[in-house]
Amino acid sequence: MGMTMSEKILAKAARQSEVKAGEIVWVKADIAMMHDLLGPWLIDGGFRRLGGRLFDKEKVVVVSDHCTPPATVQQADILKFTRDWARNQDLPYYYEFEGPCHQVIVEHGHVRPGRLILGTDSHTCMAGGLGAFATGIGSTEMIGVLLTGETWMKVPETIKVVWDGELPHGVYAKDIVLKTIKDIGHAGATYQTLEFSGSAIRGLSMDERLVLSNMAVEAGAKTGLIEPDEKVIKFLRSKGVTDEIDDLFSDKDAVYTRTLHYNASDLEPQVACPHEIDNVHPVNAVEGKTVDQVYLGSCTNGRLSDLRIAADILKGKKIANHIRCLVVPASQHIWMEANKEGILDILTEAGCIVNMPSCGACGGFTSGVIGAGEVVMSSSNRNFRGRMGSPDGEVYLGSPATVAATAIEGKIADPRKYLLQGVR
Ligand SMILES: CC(C)[C@H](C(=O)O)[C@@H](O)C(=O)O
Ligand code: SF4
Repeated sequence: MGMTMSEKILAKAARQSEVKAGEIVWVKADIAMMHDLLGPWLIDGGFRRLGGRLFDKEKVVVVSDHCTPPATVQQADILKFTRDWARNQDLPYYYEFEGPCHQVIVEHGHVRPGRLILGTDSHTCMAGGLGAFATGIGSTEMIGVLLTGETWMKVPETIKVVWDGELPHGVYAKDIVLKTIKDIGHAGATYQTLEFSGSAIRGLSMDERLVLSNMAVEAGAKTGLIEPDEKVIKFLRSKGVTDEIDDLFSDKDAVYTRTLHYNASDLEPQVACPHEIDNVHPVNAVEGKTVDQVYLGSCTNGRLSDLRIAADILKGKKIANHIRCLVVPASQHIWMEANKEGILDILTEAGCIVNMPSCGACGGFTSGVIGAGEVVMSSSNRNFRGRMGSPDGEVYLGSPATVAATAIEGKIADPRKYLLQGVR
């Protein structure tokens, strides 16, 4: 019987010729990734008690992103601990103030098709957009991975999500993933892999594919995979990756638990409403809802193409009087590219504030959290109570285009009316 992509990657990681969904295997990690919040400062005690020797420091990547720039003394202490730990361990790969870890490890070439990537963050699954089996693990489990390079894993079943056809004007990967999660439900894919395929998915840029894999965990999935193709190879070559790249695809007779089929040309802009990720409606159902803040950023939708779309919409316009519009590029590299293209000028002239790349207010960590009674429209990935600050605030989620259109009106708005024909 054939194997799915995730079975193939886990078979390789388990050094077996084949594995089947449901089987428990011991797997070897290609990359162990930690961030400041759930990394060294939490695990150091246990790690040292058990010997304190890394299995392979070339395979350990640490990124400080959640506490950057520190807004409290406690965050500064966590950051210092993390930085000192990386230095004491003589780690070749430690990044800080560069942006959210998921974007940083993609940009630095740590993510490659066929790799097994384990990280102490639920959105580690984002790396699946390049064809890596990538998943979040707990900090305690990470102690074992750091010491031995291994962990056990139950091979997940796979749900196939097929999007064929062409996305209409003003509709994006974010709309695809919100609609998919609405149908699957916030726990509908628990411990399963979501495998995205179809002509609409193949048509997406690298930036947009990462939106889908990033949000797989919002349906409860272990990871979100997309078959790597020539776009992935081109992207990796541009990042200086010269080694052979695994050719990975699910076999024709691979077994799926279910297959969902969609026609992308029927899709409209979608909005996830408070306080659940699967409380998703077409934008027209919530159009006109007054907001206090808009947030364009995060590892989900703070990439260059996202900032470009927002700049296309906001060029020569002003954001509404009563709101704040925070722009948080998903990495320092993106910040610099956006600057070169004049995107940051367009956005600041429209009245937006450009913050430094970090997790920022996405998870309610640093600058830009919301107060009681405040409403935010965000391009990030979670909207549960208290996600971006006060438990009495409200978080709506949409595409960067929906966020930019909302910034102009100060009310949730349909982006299609602001986009020139031809600008997707
Ligand atoms: C704080 C961290 C553990 C968390 C995660 O695991 O995803 C955060 O990045 C988030 O997006 O909620
Ligand atoms: S989802 Fe938000 S908080 Fe979590 S890693 Fe991404 S940017 Fe950071």
